[in-house]
Amino acid sequence: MQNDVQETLYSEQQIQDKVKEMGAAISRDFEGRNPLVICVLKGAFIFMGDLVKQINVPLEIDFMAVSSYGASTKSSGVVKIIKDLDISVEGRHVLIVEDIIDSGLTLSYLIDVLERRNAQSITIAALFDKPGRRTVDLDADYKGFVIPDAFVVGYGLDYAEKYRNLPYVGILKPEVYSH
Ligand SMILES: O=P(O)(O)OC[C@H]1O[C@H](OP(=O)(O)OP(=O)(O)O)[C@H](O)[C@@H]1O
Ligand code: HPA
Ligand SMILES: [Mg+2]
Repeated sequence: MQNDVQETLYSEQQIQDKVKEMGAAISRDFEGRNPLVICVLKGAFIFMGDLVKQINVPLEIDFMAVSSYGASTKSSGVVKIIKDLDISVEGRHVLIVEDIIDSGLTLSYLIDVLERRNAQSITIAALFDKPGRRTVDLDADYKGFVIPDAFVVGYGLDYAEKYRNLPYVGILKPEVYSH
């Protein structure tokens, strides 16, 4: 698996340091608001686990699974809900936890769904932001790293469902993407 990686972009330590910073900022801002923290599966599963440990205010968590990339490095443009939330967002302060904002289609779709369900507020925490690929105008409230226009894997992020378990984030060798 490691042999498929061409370059490490962010080490495990760099990611952990950033997640700590983000958790501290979120803790300050969400004091007394009992947020409903939503993990966008599958990509955000590791970030979510690490991030909530760094948030020191009472909160609730829930999971939603959406997918639009399949086995490709480009969005299909169609966001599908694979698993919906168990807890109602009505009247809640919602914090959406995403691994990456790329085209922005996934988040714009989710925000629209949660607004229609009458969330009181919607805030976004994204570990990676790839602004060069945006097709809809959208930004995160809490952002980890701004990254160049390359398809990245690791720390939850996959290529064709693989590499999610890498503890760091990197770019694969070109021949791996073209398989
Ligand atoms: O801004 P966008 O262009 O919409 O891309 C970002 C989304 O794409 C990935 O999910 P994917 O559809 O690959 O599902 P996964 O999380 O199960 O890998 C990623 O985890 C984000 O949710
Ligand atoms: N890597 C993995 N999954 C993704 C990416 C990426 O760069 N962009 C959107 N989904
Ligand atoms: Mg994916």
